[in-house]
Amino acid sequence: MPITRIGVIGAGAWGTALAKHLAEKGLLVRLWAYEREVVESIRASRENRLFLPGVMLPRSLAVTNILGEAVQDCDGLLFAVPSHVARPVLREMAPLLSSGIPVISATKGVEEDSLQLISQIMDDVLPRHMRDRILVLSGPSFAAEVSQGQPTALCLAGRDGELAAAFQAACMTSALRIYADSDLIGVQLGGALKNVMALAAGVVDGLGLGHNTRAALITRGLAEMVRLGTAMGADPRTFYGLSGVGDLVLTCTGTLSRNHTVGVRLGRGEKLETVLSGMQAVAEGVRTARAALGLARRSGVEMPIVQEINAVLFDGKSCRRAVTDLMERGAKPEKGIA
Ligand SMILES: NC(=O)c1ccc[n+]([C@@H]2O[C@H](COP(=O)([O-])OP(=O)(O)OC[C@H]3O[C@@H](n4cnc5c(N)ncnc54)[C@H](O)[C@@H]3O)[C@@H](O)[C@H]2O)c1
Ligand SMILES: O=P(O)(O)OC[C@H](O)CO
Repeated sequence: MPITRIGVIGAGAWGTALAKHLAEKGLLVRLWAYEREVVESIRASRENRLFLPGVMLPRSLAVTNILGEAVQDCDGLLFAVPSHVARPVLREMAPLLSSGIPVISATKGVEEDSLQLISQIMDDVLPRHMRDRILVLSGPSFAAEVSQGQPTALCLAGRDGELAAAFQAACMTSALRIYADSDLIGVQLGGALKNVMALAAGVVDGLGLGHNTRAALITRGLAEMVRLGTAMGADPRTFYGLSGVGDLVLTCTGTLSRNHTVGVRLGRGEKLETVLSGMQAVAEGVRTARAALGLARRSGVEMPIVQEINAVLFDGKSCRRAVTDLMERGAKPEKGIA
């Protein structure tokens, strides 16, 4: 199946970086932006000044505000809008889609009210026969670095192995290596939960705690991710791959992470509302923290770090108290349930 035309839905930093990558590979790419200002900025200066400033976009990359134009005559769609607007955008897209068009989610999050992953929202909203045409792309990837052509590795999961292999080949270059997978749930959970752990790692850094503390946080954070994932039917091995450990390490240690940055500012004593009010970009971990706690309760799984970061974010708990409470929990075996 030749893949030559791609629609990219969402012109935030990630959608724009992916669109640039694919256009530079020679694919015909149409990028849909929600804001008129983004379309005007790209048309006038080949730059997405709002969400990916300083990155020149190829002339071949077309941009539009009209969803119908972006999805028309495409061999596949890359979906990269933040999770909290995924459902309304998918609802608007659904009647415009040609039968059987593959849709790849590059969004990392869990819907707060329904506790659904993006592929599950797609299952709900898109026509039934498209179930096997849904794929997810995840892994350690700061948009800014992908747009600079820094070597990056991702994973692409889908129920249909042949389809995943076709998109793997279509999107790979010497700068972007993609591994195929079939664990839709595990790949999405890794990408969503690591944002919550990145907030917590940022808090640790903002409090001025040391390398020991951050390493403990990352490792025990991974244990929580594996526990919830296993309870939800994911393959635990997925969490040791790019979409799990890979993205967890990147986001918990990389200063480019928006989630980590939010955590640092909380750890330094700023209020969540103040931090978020000054941000144009999304830090998915804030909403996902609540959703992760909901999933943990529903699955009967203990997630102490998730619980403490929720208390810091939404109940006014002090960051220091949260760390102390995590440290003073009862003695546990390392491979036990919590
Ligand atoms: N930025 C990255 O490095 C990166 C890398 C991998 C994955 N992701 C994931 O990609 C997804 C998108 O993040 P991003 O970084 O591209 O976004 P961003 O934070 O750069 O920009 C915000 C986006 O939200 C869109 N938006 C706001 N309100 C909207 C609405 N009502 N309807 C539709 N769109 C609306 C904006 O148009 C813009 O595309 C997130 O789930 C994120 O976790 C981001
Ligand atoms: O900047 P963040 O924290 O949203 O992280 C971006 C990507 O998800 C990293 O893989």
